[in-house]
This record gives sequence, C-alpha cells and structure tokens, in this order.
Amino acid sequence: MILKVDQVNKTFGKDSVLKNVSFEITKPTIIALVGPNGSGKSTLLSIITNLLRPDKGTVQILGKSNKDVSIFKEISFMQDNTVLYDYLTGYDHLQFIADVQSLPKSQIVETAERIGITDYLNKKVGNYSLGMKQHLLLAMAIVNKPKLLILDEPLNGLDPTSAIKVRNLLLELLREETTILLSSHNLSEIDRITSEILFLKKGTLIKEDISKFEITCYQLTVNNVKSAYQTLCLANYEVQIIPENKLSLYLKESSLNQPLTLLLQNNTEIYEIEKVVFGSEERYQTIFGTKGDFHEDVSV
Ligand SMILES: Nc1ncnc2c1ncn2[C@@H]1O[C@H](COP(=O)(O)OP(=O)(O)OP(=O)(O)O)[C@@H](O)[C@H]1O
Repeated sequence: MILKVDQVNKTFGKDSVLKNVSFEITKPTIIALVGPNGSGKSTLLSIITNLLRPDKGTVQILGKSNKDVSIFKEISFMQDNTVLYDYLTGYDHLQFIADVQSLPKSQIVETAERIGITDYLNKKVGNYSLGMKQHLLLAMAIVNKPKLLILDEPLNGLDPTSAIKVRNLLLELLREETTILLSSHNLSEIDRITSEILFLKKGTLIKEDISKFEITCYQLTVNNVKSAYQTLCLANYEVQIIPENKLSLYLKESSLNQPLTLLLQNNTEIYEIEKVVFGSEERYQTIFGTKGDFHEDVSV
C-alpha cells in the first residue's frame, strides 16, 4: 500500500470542505486531483502530508500513519511558491533539504541538472520568474528521490515548452516507480499523463479511470440549442449546453441516427457535427457543468 486516505472530513467554520473522503493507491501510478477553485484540493493534499489535521479520518503512507516522521524521507510535497525565500538562492533551498535529510551534495547537482536549473541555481530566488520558481519547487520535491510525490499545481505558470518538459519528467519518474498525486486545472496536460482522476465535488470524491468510459462525445451546432437540449433530455440522452451555443452529446453506442432523427422530427436545424475525444475536460463538464456546478441529471 502506497497511500490510504480513510473517511477524511474537514470543516472550516460552517463549510464542510471534505466529506468522508476515502481512496487508496496500491501500486506506482500518476493520479490527478481535479475540481473547481475552492473545492478542497489543497486542503486534502495538506491533510495527506500532515500539515493540516482532519476533523475525522486517517491517512496512511507506505503502511505507516502520516504522523510517523520516518515517512518524510520517502515522500515530498510541492506547494506553491510562497514557501520560497527571496533572499536565498536556489542552491540554498536545495541544500537545506539535503542537510535535513542527510543527502549527499551530488544529489543536489544531479537534480538541478535533471530539472535544468543549473544556470540560475546561484541566483537569489527574488530574481526568479514564476516559471523558474516552479522549476526550483519541483527540484526541491524530487531531490530526496521520494516514493510518493505530491504536487499542488505543478504546471502553474509554465510556458508550453516547460510544461512538456515537466510532463516528460513526471512520466520518467513513474517509470522509476515513483507514485505521483498531483492537483491541476490543466486538463489537457492531465490527459497526456494519466486517465486516473479524483474529481472533488462539493467535498465528495469521485474516483474514475476515464479511459474506461466507452463514450463518444459529439458537439452539435444547431439553430435552437435550448429546444434541442430539451428534446434530447426528454429522450434520456446525456447532453449539455456548452459555450458558443453548442450541445455536447454523450453516446455509449456509436450511432448518431436516433438522436439526430429526434432532433429533425422536432424541426431542429443541424449545422455542424464534430466528434471529440472523451477526455478529462468532457468528464469535468458532465460532473461540474460548464459553470463549475454539479449537473444533477447527467450521469455516466
Ligand atoms: N485555513 C483556512 N481557514 C478557513 N478556510 C479555509 C482555509 N483553508 C482553506 N479554506 C477554505 O476551504 C475551501 C477549499 O480551499 P482549498 O484551497 O483547499 O481549495 P482548492 O481546491 O485547492 O482551490 P484552488 O483550485 O483555488 O487552489 C475554500 O473555501 C477555502 O476558502
């Protein structure tokens, strides 16, 4: 067992942010934690790493309680850049971790080279760009070669080239048997590294392997979106109004004949049909709706 989160609850004031959250990771993998702003992703990651106490529930990492300090040699948590000190260099940050964890200096050099931050390692962090800070945070998270790597928004502020480099690094770490739990809003990047997703919806966790959905998604451009939406909903189709006045239609079978016949019978004019890959973005929309709200009557 790598990580076991059991019945975790957390309330801030009257807000129940996490409700009986449970999940387990048993073999090296990459899992993404996804949810709208304020849905509790950072709170859950902080509870897992024992930076925050749950009101109820337990967390076990590598077979031990997350309160057992010995596990901190085996795990890492990358938070946002507020944990960095402007007046220290990148090297100082890495050295601090190396000193606390008794790591050889060679591990700092090796990690800096791997992430590609050697050129500016001796500059003060106050002079770093957002992307440079993200790279340093990532270096700090992997310098101890953790078995479980927890990353809060690792792709935040990265240009496309850097995002690709980080994606490749994460896949490389997985090949080295590192388990990675990451939160991100970048659903297209998530689709490239994993299909295992934990969706956090109003404090409740929905764990899914979206590659297992045998669903085809079609985007329809029609003359009257609302009427077409009602027609398809009444016939129990999974359908959603998406931006630009289009409809997303989710089908388990590949034939479009029946729903299109229904629309034509209801005098809907169909201008365009686009087949889209069903990925985490489409699943996100069925769970949270396009406004980020849970869409009660759509289920897969
Ligand atoms: N220390 C705290 N005290 C009070 N409320 C808090 C605290 N930390 C978080 N919250 C509240 O808990 C909720 C979840 O916050 P959290 O930061 O975990 O969300 P998130 O999913 O990580 O958001 P984002 O995607 O914007 O980073 C929010 O409503 C937030 O205001």
